Amino acid sequence: MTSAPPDFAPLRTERLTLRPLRPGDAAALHRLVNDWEVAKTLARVPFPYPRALADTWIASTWAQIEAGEAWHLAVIGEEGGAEHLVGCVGLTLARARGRDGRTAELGYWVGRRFWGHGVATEAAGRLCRWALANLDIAAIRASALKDNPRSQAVLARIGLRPAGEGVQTFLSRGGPMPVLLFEGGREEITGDAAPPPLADAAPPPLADAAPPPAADAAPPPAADAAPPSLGGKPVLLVAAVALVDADGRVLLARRPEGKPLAGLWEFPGGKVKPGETPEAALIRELKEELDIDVSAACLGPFTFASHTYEKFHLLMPLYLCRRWQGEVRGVEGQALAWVRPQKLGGYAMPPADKPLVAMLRDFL
Ligand SMILES: Nc1nc2c([nH]c(=O)n2[C@@H]2O[C@H](COP(=O)(O)OP(=O)(O)OP(=O)(O)O)[C@@H](O)[C@H]2O)c(=O)[nH]1
Repeated sequence: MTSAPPDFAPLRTERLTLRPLRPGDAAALHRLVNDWEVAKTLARVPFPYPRALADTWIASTWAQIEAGEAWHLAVIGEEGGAEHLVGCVGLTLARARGRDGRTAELGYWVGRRFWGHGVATEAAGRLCRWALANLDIAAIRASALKDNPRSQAVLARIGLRPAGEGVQTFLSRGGPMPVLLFEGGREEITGDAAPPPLADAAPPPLADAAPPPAADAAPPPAADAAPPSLGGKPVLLVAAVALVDADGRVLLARRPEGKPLAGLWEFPGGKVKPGETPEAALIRELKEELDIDVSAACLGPFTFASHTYEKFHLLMPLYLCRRWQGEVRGVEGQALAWVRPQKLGGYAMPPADKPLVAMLRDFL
């Protein structure tokens, strides 16, 4: 059994901290969960709840975090300058329960005296967003007793949608109980079905500002010309690159929590700012995101993505680059992966990238 606390950086929200449970939480955990009003809503909690079970449970959560199977965390609040346990929130990978699919199961409870303050929504929503950004999952599932409308409302507020009905064994109730099932993917939970362009991301000009007109230049656009749009949507110009190492592996970066489409893997790059060329944008982004220096001469145009998202049309030139200076590192804490071209399909990527992956596989 694990004896050191697991390596897990606490997740914070406006009012709460989510961190691994500690042995010192056992007494408070027991006090809060050994309450019929709480226990009766939980499938895997017996009632009465033996005090010793709190210690065993806390130790088991450490082992599960270390094994990458489940993340059951203490929800900690602050009152009068002192920290105290408010409840628990947890996610278990479906495969840890012997089921298929890239899903995780959400569970939570909140001590009775903290009810009615939105604690469950705040804590469970935070854990779900973290999980979608950091685990290899595409959806989160949960269930709530049919007679527990509060919990159903929490799940709906997080973004989970009704997904049918079922029956589950409740230890506390001593038998099977009818439950409502809920499910949500990245789009519902993080609310980024379509990442909106930034407010300042007016479609940028492709070339340097205002070059002198050549004799055969097309007439300049009228001052009131509408900004470029495709299919009635604003164009978002993004430059991206497939960095290829000496072993022929391609670098993917994981979109960090807080960004639209968090958790998906993508080619490094970013929006082309007004007045920038795509190459200049990439040189800037690669320095900012990966701390490497690249010269424009080493950026070979490869292909491009043209994809309509809900709110904009993405035009994304993809370059190939085999030479850079410096050691690649995720400056923004983003996960990185060097991936063999044949394995690229195993990574969840934005929809615009699908054709690019196929082309890279053929080419490399
Ligand atoms: N870098 C990159 N962006 C991609 C890829 N595929 C794809 O659809 N995109 C989309 O292109 C847009 C890039 O915007 P971004 O938010 O990463 O740009 P940025 O680095 O300038 O971000 P920032 O505005 O947070 O500084 C996003 O909407 C993203 O979803 C890809 O492979 N690489």
